[in-house]
Order: sequence, then C-alpha cells, then structure tokens
Amino acid sequence: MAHLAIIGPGAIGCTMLGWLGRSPAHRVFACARTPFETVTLETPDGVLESRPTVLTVPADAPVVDWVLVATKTYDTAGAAEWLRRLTGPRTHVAILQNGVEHLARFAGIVAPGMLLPVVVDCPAERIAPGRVRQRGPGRMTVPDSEVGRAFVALFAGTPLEGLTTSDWRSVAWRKLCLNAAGAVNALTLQPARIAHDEAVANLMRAIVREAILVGRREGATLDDALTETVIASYRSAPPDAINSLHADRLAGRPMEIDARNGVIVRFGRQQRISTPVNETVVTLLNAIASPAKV
Ligand SMILES: NC(=O)C1=CN([C@@H]2O[C@H](COP(=O)(O)OP(=O)(O)OC[C@H]3O[C@@H](n4cnc5c(N)ncnc54)[C@H](OP(=O)(O)O)[C@@H]3O)[C@@H](O)[C@H]2O)C=CC1
Ligand SMILES: CC(C)(CO)C(=O)C(=O)O
Repeated sequence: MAHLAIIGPGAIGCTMLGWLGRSPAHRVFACARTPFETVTLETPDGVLESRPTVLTVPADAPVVDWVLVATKTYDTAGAAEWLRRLTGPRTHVAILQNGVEHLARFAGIVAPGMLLPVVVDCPAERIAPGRVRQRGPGRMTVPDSEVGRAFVALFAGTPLEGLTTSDWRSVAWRKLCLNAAGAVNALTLQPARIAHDEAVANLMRAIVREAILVGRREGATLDDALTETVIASYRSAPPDAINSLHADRLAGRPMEIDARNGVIVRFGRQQRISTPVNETVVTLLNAIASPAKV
C-alpha cells in the first residue's frame, strides 16, 4: 500500500483526495491549514465523499511514499514545513501547480532528484473547506521517467488521466499561455464568458503572443495557433467558470501574479523581449492586491 500526503487540500488538492482516497491501494493523508473532516467532491458525474486522515500540524506528519503539493505558488514556505516531516530518502514529491518554475521553486527545500513537476489540466473550484466542484476532466502531465510513470500509475482506476511527455517544458509553457490570459478574468471580475467579447479576446491574444515569444526563447515549442486555442478554450468553458487567479481575488487571498504573468515579464527582460501587455497586467494586479497607502 502506498502512503500519499496531499499538501494543500483546496480545489486541486481535494480533487486528488476525492479520487485517490477511494483506492484501496493507497492510504491518503490531507495536510491542511484549515481543518475539515469530509472531502466532498462534486464531479461532472456525481458527488464523491471520503474521510481522509486530516493533519493540521506538520509535527504529526509521517514519512510517506509520495507527497503531492497542491498549495498555491505563494504558499511554498508553508508547504516546506510539511515537506520537512513528510519526506525520507525514498519519498517522491510531485508539484501540482501552475507556472513553469516548479523545480526552481522547490530547489533548496527538497533534493532535486525527489521532485516531479506536474502540469495540471483540471478546472476545479473551492466552495468551502473540504468541498470542491470539479468542473471538467482532469489530466496531469509529467516528464517521461521512471518516477513519472510511477506517478501516472497512482491514478489507475480513476478517471483522472496521467500522461508522460518527453517535452514537459513545452506542455508547461502551453498551460502558462492559457493561464496568463486568465488574468483578464481576475482584472475584470468576469468569468470565462467574457472571452466571447471580441475586444477582450484581443487583449487575451496579446498576452498570449508575448508568452509565446518568451516561451520559445526558453526552448518551448509553441505554435502561433496556440493563441486561438487559448481563446477557444475560454469560450468553450462553462460561461460561469472561475479560474484560480480570479477565485483568489474574489476571496481576498494573494494571487499567483508572479507565477502566471510576472514570469513572462521576468524571462522576457532576461531575453530582451519586451512584454508590455503582461507588464501592464502585472502592474494592475499588484495594485489591486496592495493598493498604495497615502
Ligand atoms: N483550481 C484550478 O482549476 C487549477 C489550479 N491549478 C494550480 O494548482 C495550484 C493549487 O490551486 P488551487 O487548488 O486552485 O488552490 P486553492 O487556493 O483552492 O487551494 C490551496 C490550498 O492550499 C492550502 N494551504 C495553503 N497553505 C497551506 C499550508 N501551509 N499547509 C497546508 N495547506 C495549505 C489552502 O488552505 P486554506 O484552506 O487555509 O486556504 C488551500 O486549501 C495552483 O498553483 C493553481 O494555479 C492548476 C490547474 C487548475
Ligand atoms: C485553466 C484553469 C482554469 C483550469 O485548468 C486553471 O489552470 C486555473 O484555474 O488555474
């Protein structure tokens, strides 16, 4: 039996808990900041309920075979406290976050050989502690390696799809292009439906075009057609779907501004590629997050 710990039982963490917690092959621990007892996962095909072992104090955590980190990128310091207790020499640590800097973010926290970066495609919304709505199918993409294949095997018997790829960098940049455009939803406080407004779609296109230029210079293979793929993805989402950056703004939490748009500006500066649209987005979101005090 594999022992699994999921740090950050929010939208993605509870989706993992809901599905992995059903398998008799796993013993699953939820490492939570806010306590809850039951995971209620509303999936497109019905509601799953489970009662994982919920830990709220890192000192109580056992060493496990797998840790799945599903906190926001800005909560890495909190995740690190758990990782110190959960990891032993044979533990693997999968990072289920957005952005393209999974490995850099956890360098110095766990040994690089233990880390597995994961691109998560799974629209999910947090409703309350332990209660999440999974709004569509879930897919996790990892590098093709022995550890990557072992990660994929954890999801056997669940509808969550695990995929390996020999070009993880490109998959991560494609997802970043999608997420970067989602800043417009957080700025306007409008869900996915706003992408049907052609002027707004043009702004999203401009954000994605900059990300494509920067991502290519970082070594990712990104087609020009990705711009339209991103717009089509927002337009085909449920009109009221709320992305996780928008959800953070609505809840008054910090936002993953730097991991999703700031990264395009930072890498762009290093490569001498100008990214004025992402820079504007970052300036506005930062001003919303920390209004100037005079
Ligand atoms: N939601 C989505 O559809 C998708 C999200 N992603 C990415 O996945 C990652 C997770 O996002 P998402 O699930 O939406 O985030 P959520 O905000 O829904 O969940 C994050 C969870 O982490 C918990 N947490 C924060 N600090 C700690 C800590 N120190 N110890 C334990 N738990 C902690 C939070 O606790 P508390 O309840 O106290 O706030 C919360 O439950 C992000 O990088 C996001 O961009 C990727 C694909 C889709
Ligand atoms: C693209 C989307 C909306 C769901 O996969 C996402 O990644 C997020 O909400 O952060």
